[in-house]
Amino acid sequence: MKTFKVQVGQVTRELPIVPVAPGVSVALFNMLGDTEVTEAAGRELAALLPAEIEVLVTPEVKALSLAHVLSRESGKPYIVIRKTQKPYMVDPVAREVISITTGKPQMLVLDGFDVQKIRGRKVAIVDDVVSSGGTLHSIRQIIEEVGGEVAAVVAVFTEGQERPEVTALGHLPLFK
Ligand SMILES: O=P(O)(O)OC[C@H]1O[C@H](OP(=O)(O)OP(=O)(O)O)[C@H](O)[C@@H]1O
Ligand SMILES: Nc1ncnc2[nH]cnc12
Repeated sequence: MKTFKVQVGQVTRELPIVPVAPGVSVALFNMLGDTEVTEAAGRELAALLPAEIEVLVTPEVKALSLAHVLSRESGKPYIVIRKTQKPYMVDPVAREVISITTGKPQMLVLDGFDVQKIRGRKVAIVDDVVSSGGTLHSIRQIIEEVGGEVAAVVAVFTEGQERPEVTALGHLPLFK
């Protein structure tokens, strides 16, 4: 299998290049279960987080452990946007999204219980990869709908096009 080498802090990984759509492959960055990469990425991104940030918002699932480390390192709380609506949620706020790696609609759902933790606050969106920007766009809409201000976007990698609005540790190409 072809791979693409990346560096996160002092840690290197050979990412497998896998197809995600007809004619499109990505270097798959999956931090789940990779403690070393998650810790390195969280520490590096915490050092780049603007001091004004009050709360972190992240989508489940691959970015979840990254948000945990970033929260621990920065001392800022984090909120998880879920991909399914649960019966225990109160007045959830939802948006549909299509990410490059999923290719079909998914839901992004903020539990109404978390709204007051975002309203009036300066928010950093945390993700592992920003690629098509679909996930980022929908999370931004949810945050703004509930009265939060997106003051930063941090990710381990951007992918495909350049994204000056995203503070990232590196960039991944798309493969044909
Ligand atoms: O910029 P985009 O094209 O929207 O892609 C970025 C999103 O895609 C991945 O999530 P994925 O849909 O693979 O979900 P998962 O983390 O639940 O596996 C990744 O974790 C980002 O959230
Ligand atoms: N290269 C990638 N690895 C993991 N998740 C992604 N989401 C979008 N691009 C991705």
